[in-house]
Amino acid sequence: MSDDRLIVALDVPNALEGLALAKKLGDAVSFYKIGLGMLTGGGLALANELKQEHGKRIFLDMKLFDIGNTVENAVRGLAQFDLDFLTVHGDPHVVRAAKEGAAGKDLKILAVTILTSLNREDLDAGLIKPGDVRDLVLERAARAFEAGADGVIASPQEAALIRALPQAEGRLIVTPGVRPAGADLGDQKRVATPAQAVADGADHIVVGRPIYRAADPVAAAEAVLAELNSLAMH
Ligand SMILES: O=C(O)c1cc(=O)[nH]c(=O)n1[C@@H]1O[C@H](COP(=O)(O)O)[C@@H](O)[C@H]1O
Repeated sequence: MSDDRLIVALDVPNALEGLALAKKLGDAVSFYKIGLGMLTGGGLALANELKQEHGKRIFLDMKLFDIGNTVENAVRGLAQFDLDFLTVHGDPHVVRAAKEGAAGKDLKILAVTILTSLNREDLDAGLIKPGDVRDLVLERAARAFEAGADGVIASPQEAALIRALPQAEGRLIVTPGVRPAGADLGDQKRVATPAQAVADGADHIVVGRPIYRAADPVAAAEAVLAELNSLAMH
């Protein structure tokens, strides 16, 4: 049985490559993320095909951020596709507008707190207010939940803190920035292992390069799933 706690990021350039990878991963993986890198390469068509013909769940990662009216219209359009998750930035006006746009649809709006590739130095460069990154993530998560977000995106390093928020009751925590022990970090800065992320309260983990760049992506995905399952048995 496939385990939808693992979401594989299909960060390959186009739908053809994405479909080939998904076919190779077969029954091992049941949830895929399609993002900005594939937008011009047939990403929405692939989302449709994976959903309708292969029965996969779909996370469309658009990280929308704009004035409320524009976000609402964009989400209303995207909600016509058969998607499971959609990302927006976690600012309350964006989350509220996205929820309006998704009204009546079975589409979960996930709010990005602070990108997992950023550390305090990067936040200083972006003029983000001082303070510990974890505290800022926690504040953004609380505000996003209060604005109606169905879930948040954060690093696994913040998952336990978010899970303990009263506002997180019944909401999703989805963590990218996941690296099996010893794997190359790439541009990720706030990371943890798959087992740690789930032990700390993540409902889903997003894994890209450690799987799609592996010499054997099927074995890499199975190793992540085995790590999650070994946790369940403890
Ligand atoms: O929204 C996301 O999915 C996301 C948020 C975030 O804070 N960090 C982050 O890495 N992501 C996405 O998660 C995926 C992580 O990919 P890898 O670093 O290759 O495992 C990429 O597709 C990112 O765009």
